Amino acid sequence: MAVVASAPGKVLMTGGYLILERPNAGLVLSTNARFYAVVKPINVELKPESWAWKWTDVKLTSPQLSRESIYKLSLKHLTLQCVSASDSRNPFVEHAIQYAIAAAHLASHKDKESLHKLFLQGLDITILGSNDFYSYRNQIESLGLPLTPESLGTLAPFASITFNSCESNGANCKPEVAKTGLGSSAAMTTAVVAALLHYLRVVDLSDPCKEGKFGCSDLDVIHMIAQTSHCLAQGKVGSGFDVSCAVYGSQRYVRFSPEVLSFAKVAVTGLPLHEVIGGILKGKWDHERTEFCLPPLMNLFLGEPGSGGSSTPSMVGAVKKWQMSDPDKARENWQKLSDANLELETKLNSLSKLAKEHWDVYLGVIKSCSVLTSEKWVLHATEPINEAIIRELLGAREAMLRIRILMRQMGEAAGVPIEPESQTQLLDSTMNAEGVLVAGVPGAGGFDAIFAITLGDSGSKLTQAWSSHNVLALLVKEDPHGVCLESGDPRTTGITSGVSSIHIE
Ligand SMILES: Nc1ncnc2c1ncn2[C@@H]1O[C@H](COP(=O)(O)OP(=O)(O)O)[C@@H](O)[C@H]1O
Ligand SMILES: C[C@@](O)(CCOP(=O)(O)OP(=O)(O)O)CC(=O)O
Repeated sequence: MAVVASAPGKVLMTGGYLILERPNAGLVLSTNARFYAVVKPINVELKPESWAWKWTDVKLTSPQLSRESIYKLSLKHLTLQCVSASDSRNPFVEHAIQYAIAAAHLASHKDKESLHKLFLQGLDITILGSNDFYSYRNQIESLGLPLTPESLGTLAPFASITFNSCESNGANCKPEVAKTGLGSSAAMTTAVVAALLHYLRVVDLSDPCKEGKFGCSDLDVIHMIAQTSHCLAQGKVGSGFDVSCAVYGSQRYVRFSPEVLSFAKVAVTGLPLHEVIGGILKGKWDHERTEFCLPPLMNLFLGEPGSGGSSTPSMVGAVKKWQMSDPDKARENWQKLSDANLELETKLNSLSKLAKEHWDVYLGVIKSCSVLTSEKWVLHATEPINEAIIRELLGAREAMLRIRILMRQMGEAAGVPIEPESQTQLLDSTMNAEGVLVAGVPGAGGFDAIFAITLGDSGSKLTQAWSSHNVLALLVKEDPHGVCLESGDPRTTGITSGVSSIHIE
């Protein structure tokens, strides 16, 4: 009877900041870190008098934050009112609930009665994020365990989350909870929207690519509603790469024009939400999404340096201020960054193509290079195809080094730590390790976990090296799957970060 949906966390490899402006593109990888939403009725049996009720209950539980909030849902206006203490509010989930309910109302014109019955039963929503979204460094250290992925693996799934201390919020750009930077809010919003829409029979998550009730695919409906809820909860229009990745998985993304959400802003002036959502669903969503994933035999690794993460909005604010104050320099930096981002993308796509056309040679080259530092890779450029593959590998490294220099310059000019000195040292030593193709700060940069792309089996050596430098390698891997329907509550079905979900696209 319970509906469980999950959505993945992301790593933005290229395109940080630039992706905020069309037509700049970003490469985003989805991961096996997933956020789960469990939706079930509060009361299965309906009392006869319930048909006269004006309000119903919505219960939201977040076990990892030890939070429970109770809301009253007006059955006439379909608005939500929180009756719990204000410190337990979750604006992302509140918007997700309101907009999913409004969409259900809009979709149910022929069968309002069954929807009404589902509402009368009350909505019991539980949200759970994989441990990979949060930093467990303190717990591991206090347990006296080594800083290794194996130690992370011994933690109970969906463990309690550490809050950053109050003094560290704001001034040091630290977020509320100690996060790793995988985009918990986007994955959480998407999972809640998807689970609710499926529970309320607006979409069919068992076949989400099919055209549904609104004349587009159910995945597109989930995307539009999750994106709208996420923007309204954040109070700003970000690029949306994180929500797009949570819905569709790994991709090359170009943002939507922010005007598409102007309808949602009308919500503030009191238009009924189902009319707002009707406008959103008919809007001109012009984002571009192209297939992208890592070339074969390449693996994503994330290393948490232990500084509690960074708050993206304050970093974005500083970069925007710099763009206004020094437009010429900013434009020059962005042009070069855009070229370097494109160069890395081209090299990775070319490696995927070479792998497809010359699999045996590709396999041999990657295996050989995986045990060598990059300056020795040319030793294997003995035949034309080997040489072509190695040229592309080295080209990808050069593009990444250029991206890093330009991102550092942007940070210095804007006065924010996009690639702070401590991360530079870590990234340099990572890129100089055997079998490492590239390494960088994902997304907005700062003190979130760094990423590395490794060749073949070289990852375990890298994680050992990180561990000896006090860097905790996470259990996260690339997993191209977007939002999906789960078979049950992840706490009982035993889903952990090591187990990936059903493939939907
Ligand atoms: N498991 C969870 N349960 C409830 N709320 C959560 C959970 N994980 C994250 N959150 C909330 O989601 C928000 C995360 O948003 P944000 O700081 O923008 O991080 P991110 O970059 O990961 O999206 C925070 O308000 C946080 O309290
Ligand atoms: C600056 C950005 O372009 C990228 C931010 O990417 P992150 O991956 O750093 O985001 P968080 O989830 O907040 O950690 C802003 C945007 O695209 O919205």
